[in-house]
Amino acid sequence: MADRRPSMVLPNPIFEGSEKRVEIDFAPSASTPAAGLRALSRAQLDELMSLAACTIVSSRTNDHLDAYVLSESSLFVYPTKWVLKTCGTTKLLNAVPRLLELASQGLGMAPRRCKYSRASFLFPEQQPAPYREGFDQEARFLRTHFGHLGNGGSAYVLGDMFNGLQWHVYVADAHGADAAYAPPSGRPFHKFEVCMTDLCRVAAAAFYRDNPAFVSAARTTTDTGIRGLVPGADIDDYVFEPCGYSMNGILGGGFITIHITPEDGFSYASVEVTGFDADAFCPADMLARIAAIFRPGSLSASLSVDAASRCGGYAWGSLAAPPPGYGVQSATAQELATGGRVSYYTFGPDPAAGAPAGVDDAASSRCSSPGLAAAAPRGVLRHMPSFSSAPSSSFDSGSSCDDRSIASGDEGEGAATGAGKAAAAAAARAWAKGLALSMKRVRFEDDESGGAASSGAASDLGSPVAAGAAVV
Ligand SMILES: C[S@@+](CC[C@H](N)C(=O)[O-])C[C@H]1O[C@@H](n2cnc3c(N)ncnc32)[C@H](O)[C@@H]1O
Repeated sequence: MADRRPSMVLPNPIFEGSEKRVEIDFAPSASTPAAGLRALSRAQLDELMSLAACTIVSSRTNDHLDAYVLSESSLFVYPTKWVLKTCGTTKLLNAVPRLLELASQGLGMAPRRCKYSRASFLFPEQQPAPYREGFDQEARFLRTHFGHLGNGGSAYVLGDMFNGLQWHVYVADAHGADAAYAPPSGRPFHKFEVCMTDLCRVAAAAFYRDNPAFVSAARTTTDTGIRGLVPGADIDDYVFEPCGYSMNGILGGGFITIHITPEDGFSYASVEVTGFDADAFCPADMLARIAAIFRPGSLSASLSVDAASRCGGYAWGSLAAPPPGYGVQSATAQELATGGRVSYYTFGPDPAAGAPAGVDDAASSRCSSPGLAAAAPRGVLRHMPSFSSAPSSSFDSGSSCDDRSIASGDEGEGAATGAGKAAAAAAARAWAKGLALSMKRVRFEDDESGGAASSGAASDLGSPVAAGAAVV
């Protein structure tokens, strides 16, 4: 008789934070309802999300778009634009054929442009096909659905192969690089996307529900400085159990979306600010404010604009400066065959910004993690394919911020050598306790400074980041 006892193999706790993102623009026809894609029913959206292997958690709506927080990232639906961003082991592309079918049969809409992008996966071997097999397979899949647009689609990989993440882009456009063509909105669509790995532990602790300082998702959004990134946005935020954070903020036709995987060993956060005018904010300032919130070991930024040559969007597509405490590892600009442009930057701790740990005054003035500049190999993504125990009992001593000393080496080794569940649980408790103490310490320091740190980012879009405006 078959053994029906539960498997003794522990579920793999790794969570892939790095998102896949598809943006599809549709051309309406005479039969298209005024709401366009927004006329899709909730049942149809649920069907599409289940094809992509995720679910809708909550939603917000305004005159311009509908924004959905998903179990794995976000969905944005405009009348003629669909933006789906999913992480983990989701199957985002599986939803594409059905979406095209629903748009065509139910709404009389045909795709006119598709842009697919993603950073490198942190754990590619965990991905289902076709993602596991490499970007060319994803691009081939997209060509089967959008190959009839323009030149059939172009695929690019930006960044340095050995340092930091790469940025993968596939784009196909019915109008190609036609200089006479203007987007239906009459203005280019700007996107600013930041991906961060190796988050500072103290910063990441804010996104745990069992953190004693946790009150509500709304408080987390405010206290971390996230709310201040796009002041006035209508925010839909969610803190997962036991950890993880997702938010959408919508303002006019633009949105901000943030997704955080705080687990040590594979921590990751992404921030996207999209659909705003080029002069709504300064990308370099925004990046500095984002870096001050998460204090990551490495980060990358992608700026993209469609129809740039026609709409004068080029100026926006570059960063004036790296975020304080970081140096540029790679900078790549790609003119798209479809007339737009993508610029991609990767950053690592800047050795010039600080000396070895302990004498790192420059870095500590920008980040409450004095060890930042003494991080493990500059900008090298710390890929941990063998991570296989409870996240809280495992850690990498090559930390990017000195708060990591709160988890002692002994605890980590005990779990790693199979000292048993009890040891792992004890390690987890000690870790959590350490986090709590550390949180208290940092909060106390904030109080002494008049709370300036926690409100440092709550200023207008485009305002510069004050040095030392680290937010906890
Ligand atoms: C909130 S989502 C954010 C995804 C985003 N792309 C990112 O990387 O950070 C992932 C985080 O939520 C946690 N989480 C908790 N419950 C979850 C659920 N039901 N589905 C997906 N993630 C969940 C994961 O462990 C992870 O820390």
